[in-house]
Amino acid sequence: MNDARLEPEALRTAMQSVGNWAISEDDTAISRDFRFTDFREAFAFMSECALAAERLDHHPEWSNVYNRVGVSLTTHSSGGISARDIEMAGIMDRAASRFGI
Ligand SMILES: C[C@H](O)[C@H](O)[C@H]1CNC2=NC(N)=NC(=O)C2=N1
Repeated sequence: MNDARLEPEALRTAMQSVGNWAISEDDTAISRDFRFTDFREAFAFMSECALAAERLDHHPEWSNVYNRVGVSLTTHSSGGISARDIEMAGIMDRAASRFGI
């Protein structure tokens, strides 16, 4: 997986493959807020994503309050958004979809 920062054109294209993620104002991260039914579902989602993050060696910056999980993804080595962030975003989208989100 290429950790290079995606150029604006490539980033725009890549963003079409993920749902509901926003690019930060400084173009260094993508973020999404997930809202589940309750804490049990939010934590099940986080557990699944944590294992996927380990496998991918790409870890979300995230926070959880009850049924909400806020996620930010960036690639530190490139100081921006890479294909690895897009891949992790897709994994998280698919995990959330199993909870009807
Ligand atoms: C050494 C190790 O591969 C790096 O520190 C990885 C670990 N997980 C990571 N996660 C994320 N989100 N961005 C990174 O740049 C990153 N780097």
